[in-house]
Amino acid sequence: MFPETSKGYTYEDCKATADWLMAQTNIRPTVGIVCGSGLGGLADILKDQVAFNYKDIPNFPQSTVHGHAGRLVFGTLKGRPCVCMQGRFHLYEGYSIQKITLPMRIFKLLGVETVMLTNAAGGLNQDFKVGDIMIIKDHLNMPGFAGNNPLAGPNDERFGVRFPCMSDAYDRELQQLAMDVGQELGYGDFLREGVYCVLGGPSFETVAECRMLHRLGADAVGMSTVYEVIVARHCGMRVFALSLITNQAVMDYDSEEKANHEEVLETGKQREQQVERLVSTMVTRIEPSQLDYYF
Ligand SMILES: O=P(O)(O)O[C@H]1O[C@H](CO)[C@@H](O)[C@H]1O
Ligand code: HPA
Repeated sequence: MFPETSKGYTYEDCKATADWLMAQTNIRPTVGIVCGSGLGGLADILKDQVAFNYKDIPNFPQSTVHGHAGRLVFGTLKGRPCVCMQGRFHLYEGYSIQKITLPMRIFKLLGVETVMLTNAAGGLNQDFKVGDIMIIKDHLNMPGFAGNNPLAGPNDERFGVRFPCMSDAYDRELQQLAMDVGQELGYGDFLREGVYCVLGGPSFETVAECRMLHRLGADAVGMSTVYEVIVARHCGMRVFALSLITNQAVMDYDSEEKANHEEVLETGKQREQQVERLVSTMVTRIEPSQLDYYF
């Protein structure tokens, strides 16, 4: 009933999954949230939850990474209907690039207008500290330079155009909203903005790689988000994304630091509440384009 094609998923496959979900809940989300490593607690801010394990959702991959629970949570935030991925998919888990981005198309078919993505990332900018929240203003898609793009393959115009623009990928109004909300919440000391660079992972970067990425204009490095952004923008959703700087990328051969996933999860735990408040306050200030939603 839900076949996987060699090129990924067809419009009909995505619609079948969205229809399946809509038959299980009458929450019609206008905001979609993605939790980064160690930030799964974000889903707990939703009220009136209806949650699905990924393994029960037709076509959905499974989360295999520690710190990514593997649940799709529907709920409301101060009355606003939302859907939240408690756990995302990464290329290094062995899934195709179409498969890891499938949830974005399902979000679209559920009626989502705004996607808010979070991730854990290593800080390359020497002014950044562990625990900083970086509002993403742009990205460097390193695997994309080698043709690894989620839109490669036949284009279905029902989702979007063959050659989508990416110079406006990160919504500027939402970046400003994040800055304003962050200031109001008293986060000014650890709120930054910058460029996120995606690599394939799962190995962390060498010293030479970190130095190179920094010189190329990256402020933070990670292994996710960019593919989701490309697919979300292709189908016309607004995008906001942030990185929690969970560790300093190692830029110096004399350093004793070693990047590791435990530190990533630990920093996530320490900053989770602030990330939650930032995202949830932003959500309550985003106006849906149609007001006739129900839940
Ligand atoms: O990007 P998220 O999913 O937050 O996870 C980040 O943390 C993991 C490494 O510790 C990698 O998966 C990296 O991409
Ligand atoms: N590098 C790549 N991905 C990451 C890092 C890092 O230092 N920290 C969290 N995710």
